[in-house]
Amino acid sequence: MLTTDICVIGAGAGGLSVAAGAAQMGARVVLVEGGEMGGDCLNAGCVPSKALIAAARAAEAQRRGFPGIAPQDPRIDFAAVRDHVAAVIAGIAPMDSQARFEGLGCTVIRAMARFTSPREVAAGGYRIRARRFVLATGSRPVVPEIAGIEATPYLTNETIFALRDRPRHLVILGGGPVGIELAQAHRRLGSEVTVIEAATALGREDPEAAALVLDQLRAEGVRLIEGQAVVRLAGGAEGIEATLADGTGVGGSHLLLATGRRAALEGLGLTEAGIAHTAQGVTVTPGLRTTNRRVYAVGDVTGGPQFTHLAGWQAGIVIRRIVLGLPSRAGPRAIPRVTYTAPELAQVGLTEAEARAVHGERLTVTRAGLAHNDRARTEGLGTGFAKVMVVRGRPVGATIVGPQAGELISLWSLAIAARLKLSAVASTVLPYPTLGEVSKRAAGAYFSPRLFGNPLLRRIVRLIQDRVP
Ligand SMILES: Cc1cc2nc3c(=O)[nH]c(=O)nc-3n(C[C@H](O)[C@H](O)[C@H](O)COP(=O)(O)OP(=O)(O)OC[C@H]3O[C@@H](n4cnc5c(N)ncnc54)[C@H](O)[C@@H]3O)c2cc1C
Ligand SMILES: NC(=O)c1ccc[n+]([C@@H]2O[C@H](COP(=O)([O-])OP(=O)(O)OC[C@H]3O[C@@H](n4cnc5c(N)ncnc54)[C@H](O)[C@@H]3O)[C@@H](O)[C@H]2O)c1
Repeated sequence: MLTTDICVIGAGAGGLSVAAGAAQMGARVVLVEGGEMGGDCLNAGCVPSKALIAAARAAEAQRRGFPGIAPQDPRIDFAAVRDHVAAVIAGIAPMDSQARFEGLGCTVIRAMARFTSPREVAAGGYRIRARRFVLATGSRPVVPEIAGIEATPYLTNETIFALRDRPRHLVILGGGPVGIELAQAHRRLGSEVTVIEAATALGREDPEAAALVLDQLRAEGVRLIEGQAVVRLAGGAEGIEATLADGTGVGGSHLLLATGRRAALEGLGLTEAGIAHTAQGVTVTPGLRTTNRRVYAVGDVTGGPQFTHLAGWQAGIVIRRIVLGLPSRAGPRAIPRVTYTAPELAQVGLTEAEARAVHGERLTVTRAGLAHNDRARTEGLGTGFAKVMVVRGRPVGATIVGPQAGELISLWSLAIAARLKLSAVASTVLPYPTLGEVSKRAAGAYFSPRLFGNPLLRRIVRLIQDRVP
């Protein structure tokens, strides 16, 4: 029997942040992890996907060349790319390791946890009683119910990064961020790629920005089928065959399921613990408390948007509440999201359509294109734009599509979270020449109609000028 202040279940992005913060502030922490330390983001999500995308970008740069630099077909050693992915994970792993967390003072148990009562958890032969529990068990890939799927070999994000042989033809079900990022990466690394999306690819994103990304994927040779459900799957060692609703067959060598992710709730004994939940996730209050007042939840298991930075931010809320005893609520904040394609697509706050639905006539959309950005020109980059949704002089959302959009969105995350006025961005001095100037230009475009061609201002300027000796 272990008794402790806090028992954290799941050592991924959310759980590790809670455990590290709580232990370093002096709380006694038991951390229970049933799989790999670091969870999905480190082992099967953000880190391997971005490492693969970096290799794909290097291959594409060779393929394209540069004015004066001859393009060439990249010679791709897929197994070595896979080694790079593994090396990046190994490089980050010590930060998330059992040894580091034991060094911080946590008791780490490597086993699956299960509530046996509202105040007790069993894991690996231990019984753990804690003042507070934090559920951070993340999410698992959804396996859609399609006829024949049980007899068809398939990959998910949990297995695809282990492939050492390049898939000859990767068929991807699902055109969300997982499907689209991995489609472009594999295409650039030399695979044939077909994406089958039942609805609209990147359907949560601003359609104009998503179109730029999807056009680029098509231009690079990704076959994109939208608005078509797969009704039957078949396959064996030689490959797979998907049959679409209209009867068309799509064949490939490998199948990747990227059809969404669902909260990992199985085997947790939630009912025994009095923790209400739906298939989407654990039910939580704005302060992230479950229906069992001893138990909090953070990250993907709460059924909200699935991002590492959101899990980390929620961890901060829970630490304030259960370690420091301070009130804190996970109220509406500007949570950014980025799809790491080329071009990147970044969003924070409301999209244009969302802002119009909420604010109607009060909304002004201001924008600037990368075509007029000098740094984009010197780099040979050009497509993309920033658009900012403005209500009463303050930004309520920003969409950026283009190179490094994921870096550029930070300014708008700050502006929206701190409720800055748009004039604060327009009057900030930014270094020249940088891609970031696109944000300032978009902010400036909001004011230029008020300054340039304004008849009242023109009359005032005339009066001033006529008085100047
Ligand atoms: C391919 C891919 C790419 C992604 N890229 C990005 C990105 O670029 N940026 C971004 O912000 N997000 C990205 N995400 C999402 C991100 O990975 C998740 O939002 C994040 O990992 C959620 O953290 P978490 O702590 O909730 O869960 P996880 O990190 O999944 O951690 C949960 C942990 O709990 C453990 N666990 C589960 N059940 C039990 C149990 N009963 N007992 C003990 N332990 C248990 C699991 O083994 C796991 O280690 C990506 C996801 C995928 C799949
Ligand atoms: N860059 C990032 O931040 C990043 C990258 C990858 C994943 N993630 C996170 O991981 C989560 C999961 O990503 P995802 O792309 O797997 O899920 P998703 O829910 O975002 O997208 C899944 C897509 O699959 C489609 N779909 C569902 N069933 C289908 C079927 N049977 N056939 C064809 N299409 C089908 C849906 O219409 C949807 O467009 C996301 O919510 C995201 O937050 C984030």
